[in-house]
Amino acid sequence: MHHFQYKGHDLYAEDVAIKDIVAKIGSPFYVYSQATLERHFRAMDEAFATVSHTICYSMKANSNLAVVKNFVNLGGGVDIVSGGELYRALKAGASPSKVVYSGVGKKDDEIEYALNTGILMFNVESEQELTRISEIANRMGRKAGIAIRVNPDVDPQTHPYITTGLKNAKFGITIDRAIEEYRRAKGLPGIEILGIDCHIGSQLTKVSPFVDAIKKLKNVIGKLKEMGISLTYFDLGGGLGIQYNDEAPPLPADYGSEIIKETKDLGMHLIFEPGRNLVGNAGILVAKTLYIKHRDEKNFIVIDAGMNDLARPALYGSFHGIKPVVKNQDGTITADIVGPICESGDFLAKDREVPMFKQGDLMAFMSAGAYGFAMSSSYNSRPRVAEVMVKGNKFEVIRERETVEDLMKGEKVPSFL
Ligand SMILES: Cc1ncc(COP(=O)(O)O)c(C=O)c1O
Ligand SMILES: N[C@@H](CCCC[NH3+])C(=O)O
Repeated sequence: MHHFQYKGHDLYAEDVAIKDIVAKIGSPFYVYSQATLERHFRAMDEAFATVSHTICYSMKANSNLAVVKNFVNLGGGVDIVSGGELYRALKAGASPSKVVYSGVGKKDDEIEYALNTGILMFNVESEQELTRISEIANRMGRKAGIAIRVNPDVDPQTHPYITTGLKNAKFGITIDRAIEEYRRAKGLPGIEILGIDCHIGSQLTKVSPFVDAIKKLKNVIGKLKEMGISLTYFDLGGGLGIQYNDEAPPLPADYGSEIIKETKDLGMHLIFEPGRNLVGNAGILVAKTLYIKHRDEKNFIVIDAGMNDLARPALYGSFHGIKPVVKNQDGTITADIVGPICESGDFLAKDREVPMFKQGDLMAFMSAGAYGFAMSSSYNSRPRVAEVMVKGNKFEVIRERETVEDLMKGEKVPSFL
């Protein structure tokens, strides 16, 4: 059951017509379906129902409090990458005992904050970070639970910018160094070894790279056992892809059964850090047609949302389906869908055949719930757009549209000017 669908000519999110949201708050905005968020979380959770596990939502994909809270209510933990995300996670009611902290550049104050909060574990990404966490925890009289993020040198077969588990990527500790670092961790004050972690990339459309990574990590786990280091948690990161266009990623249930098959002999508690899979297809971006420009060889549809609102097409050349909010167009047009930003890279679609949008027509960019609002900026002094959540026939603004005053907060002209 799809929660963004047409009823007659009108596009709906659950039982709310998108045009009714526009009538109330204008455009552009992101809108998320609560039912879809819940269904996606449950699908992932149920895929691992037969084994001990925690789904730690990777909140970088969409850190809106309401979205995080929704997963927390369903029993989810959270994968964070900054002190800011930890703050938001706690505000959303996340239990610190279900928080894992990844990221290559954890700062001292962030480490202290996480230790004070009592998070489950740090996914340690470098030799120096391990030392730093030990020093800080020791000074604070705390124990830091850690997993080493092992970079298994596996090709996830996805976009190069979102490939993280190849040995030339900045992420994690290379697999040939991992054993040595565990040995060192064992002797460090303030450190409690809890697990092992990897995250090989994002938008994976096959299970085989995950299985390859598991096999490599199992080898490390076996060697650690021989050294008397036994681990409780196996964190496999996130990365399971979604359908944007014609991809056919595995269903969570199939991903789950393959992973359970590979890991069940370990008897470890599994942790997953899905981001995109939970939120990507639960959100759309709604925008309005401002102008249509016809050239000899090219058409442009200028809309009121730009690369600052949805950066993925400009950054990765990624595809988002486009649908009219009200189907009343005759025929189609092939055009670039562009925003108001002063950059040629400001496009949301290139040479795309779309309905013959007219001035004032509304359009929806599908599959925009992950890395959409979260990566938006205020470039060109464009306040960030509103976010809305729908549940059944109700909708609420879950983040107000920014104002220019919001953007200028803390900015000032110095006394010498
Ligand atoms: C460490 C870590 N965990 C989880 C994720 C979530 O990835 P995805 O949104 O592909 O599930 C990412 C981003 O790729 C990540 O870097
Ligand atoms: N921002 C990327 C995903 C990055 C994954 C973060 N580790 C995207 O929009 O596809």
